[in-house]
Amino acid sequence: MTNLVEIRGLRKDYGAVAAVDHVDLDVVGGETLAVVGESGSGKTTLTRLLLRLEEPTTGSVRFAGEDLATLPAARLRKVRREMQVVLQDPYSSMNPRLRVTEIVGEPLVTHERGLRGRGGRNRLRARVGELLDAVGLAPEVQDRYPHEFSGGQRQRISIARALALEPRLVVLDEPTSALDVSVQAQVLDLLADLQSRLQLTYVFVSHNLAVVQQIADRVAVMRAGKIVELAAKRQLFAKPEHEYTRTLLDAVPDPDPRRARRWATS
Ligand SMILES: Nc1ncnc2c1ncn2[C@@H]1O[C@H](COP(=O)(O)OP(=O)(O)OP(=O)(O)O)[C@@H](O)[C@H]1O
Repeated sequence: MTNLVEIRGLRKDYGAVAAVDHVDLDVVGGETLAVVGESGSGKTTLTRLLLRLEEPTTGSVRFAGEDLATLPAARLRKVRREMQVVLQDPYSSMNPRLRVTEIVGEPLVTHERGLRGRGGRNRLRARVGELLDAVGLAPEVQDRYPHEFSGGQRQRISIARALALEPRLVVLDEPTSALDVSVQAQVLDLLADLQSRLQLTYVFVSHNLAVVQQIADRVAVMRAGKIVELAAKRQLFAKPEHEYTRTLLDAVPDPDPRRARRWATS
């Protein structure tokens, strides 16, 4: 198992606030690393630093062995293709006037000249059709607009778009938090299926420990910008070391002790 991401001494200050504070973290290729913590603990900032959407105040992020801070622009563009993100509310990031072909195909058109213009249209539709099929949507939905879909279907569309450039890493920031529980389970199943088929690495940000329990291999617990605990999922749920982790686990809105035992043993 090799590390796809290596984060060292990472810090991000916003004024007097250290949103991320001396974080060291590895993401192993092929794993799902969950990042949990209460609101404002720095989860999103950490992932934005990882994706190089923000510049760190200090510290480094290496992706596939390369330090993102020192990469020449052309190489950074290439590496960026390998890191994609899926957010909680895909609707807000979809142009309501674009059809699904344009939404899912946009990264392809940006990066591949051959898919532009009239000549590229059929090839683009074929590629988008394959991506939609991979996320469980019929290729025919290409001509529809975002408002014609349910929340779960829209999340599938944004997953298809994230996969368009064949990334190695997908950052999922609360990807199922806006969905009903049954739809949430279907999307989590889809993500697990895609991960094994496409050998994806996931960084999964969530405040929902039931979701983390279902999908994570390892869990990093953040508090006030720091990682206070990092452990294999089973170990973390069975035997949390840090008091803050215990507080988070205690806050799970499910008083049934059998459920707690299931978490510990599954
Ligand atoms: N662009 C910014 N400018 C100023 N402060 C920021 C900015 N982004 C984040 N912060 C601050 O950094 C801290 C961490 O925020 P962050 O959004 O990373 O936390 P989070 O754990 O993702 O929270 P949530 O679960 O609510 O999304 C917070 O105190 C937040 O107010």
